[in-house]
Amino acid sequence: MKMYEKAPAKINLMLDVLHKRPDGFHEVEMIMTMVDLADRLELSEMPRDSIIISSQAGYIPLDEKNLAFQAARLIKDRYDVKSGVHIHLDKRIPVAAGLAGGSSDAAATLRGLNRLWGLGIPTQELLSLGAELGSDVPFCITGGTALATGRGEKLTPIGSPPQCWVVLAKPPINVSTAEVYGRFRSNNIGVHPSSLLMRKAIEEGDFQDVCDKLGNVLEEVTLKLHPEVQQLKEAMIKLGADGVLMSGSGPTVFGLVSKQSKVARIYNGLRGFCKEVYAVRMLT
Ligand SMILES: C[C@](O)(CO)[C@H](O)COP(=O)(O)OP(=O)(O)OC[C@H]1O[C@@H](n2ccc(N)nc2=O)[C@H](O)[C@@H]1O
Ligand SMILES: Nc1ncnc2c1ncn2[C@@H]1O[C@H](COP(=O)(O)OP(=O)(O)OP(=O)(O)O)[C@@H](O)[C@H]1O
Repeated sequence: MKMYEKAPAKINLMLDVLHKRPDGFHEVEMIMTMVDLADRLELSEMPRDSIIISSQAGYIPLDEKNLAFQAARLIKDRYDVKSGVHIHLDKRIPVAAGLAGGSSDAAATLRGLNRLWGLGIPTQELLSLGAELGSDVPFCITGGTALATGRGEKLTPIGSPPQCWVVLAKPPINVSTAEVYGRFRSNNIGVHPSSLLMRKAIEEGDFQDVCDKLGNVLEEVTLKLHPEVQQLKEAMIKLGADGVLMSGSGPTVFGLVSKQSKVARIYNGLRGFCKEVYAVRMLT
C-alpha cells in the first residue's frame, strides 16, 4: 500500500523570545502560518522490518539524521509496528532555510504512517510525538495558523490571515538555529513584537495592519551575523513588498504582497541577488 502526504513550509509572522529556560530551550511566543511551497512524501509499506529514505535532493541526509527517518522510527518503536516503510522525499522547500522543511517532513511522516499502518493515534498523542522530534513539528502536524508558546509546541489555532502573495528569498548562507538562539540577548531588543496585536490584525482581516505588526526578535542576531539578509530585506521593500520579515532563525526573508501585479516585479528583481526565490500563496 502507498500513501501520499504534502509537507508545506511555515513562516513566522511574529516571533518573540521571552527567556531562556533551565532545559536550555527558550520560551517563545510566535504566530505561524503555512505557505503553498511543499515537499511531497510517498510512503510505501514494506514487508521487511526497516526504514528506507530516498530523495532526489542530493544535499540532505538519508540516514537516521533525516527527520522523516526519526519520525518513522519513533512511531514504529512506540506502537511496536513490525512492518517497514520506504519514504521518498520530493524536496521542494529549501533546506536549513528557517521554513521548517525537515520538521514538516517529520510531521507528514507521522500523519502518513498513522494512516498507512492504521494506528488510529489521536491528534493530541501525535502532537506529543511531534514535540519529541522538534519544537516546530507539532505546528507542522496541525498546520493552519496558530499562536505557538512554550518552546513552540503549545498551540492555539487562530483564524487565517488575509489572503495574499508571499515572495520567499533564501540567500546562499547557512544559519544554525541553535547558534542563533545561543547568541540571543533580550537586552538588545528595544520593542518586542506583540502576538496580541498580530492576532487582532489577523482576526480583523486587516492586511496592512498584519504587515505593520510583523516582527521577529531573532533578526537581531542573524542580521548582525549576515548583513546580506538585511540587504535582502531592504531590496524587497524597495521593490514594493507591503511587509517584509525574516522567517524563524533565517536566513529566508519573506515579503507579503497584496497585488498580483507587483509579484513578478519583486520576483524578477530579487533573482538578481539570489538564486532561490519563490512566489507562492499563503495557505488558508
Ligand atoms: C526558529 C524556529 O524555527 C521558529 O519557528 C523554532 O523556534 C526552532 O524550531 P526547531 O528548528 O524545530 O528547533 P529544535 O530542533 O527543537 O531545536 C534546535 C535548537 O534550537 C534551540 N531552540 C529551539 C527552540 C526553542 N524554543 N528554543 C531554543 O533554544 C535549541 O538550542 C535547540 O537545540
Ligand atoms: N527531511 C529533511 N529535510 C531537510 N533537512 C533535513 C531533513 N532531515 C534532516 N535535515 C537536516 O536538518 C537541518 C535543518 O534543515 P531544515 O530544512 O529542517 O531547517 P529549517 O528550515 O531551518 O528548520 P526550522 O525552521 O525548523 O529551524 C539540515 O542541516 C538538514 O541536513
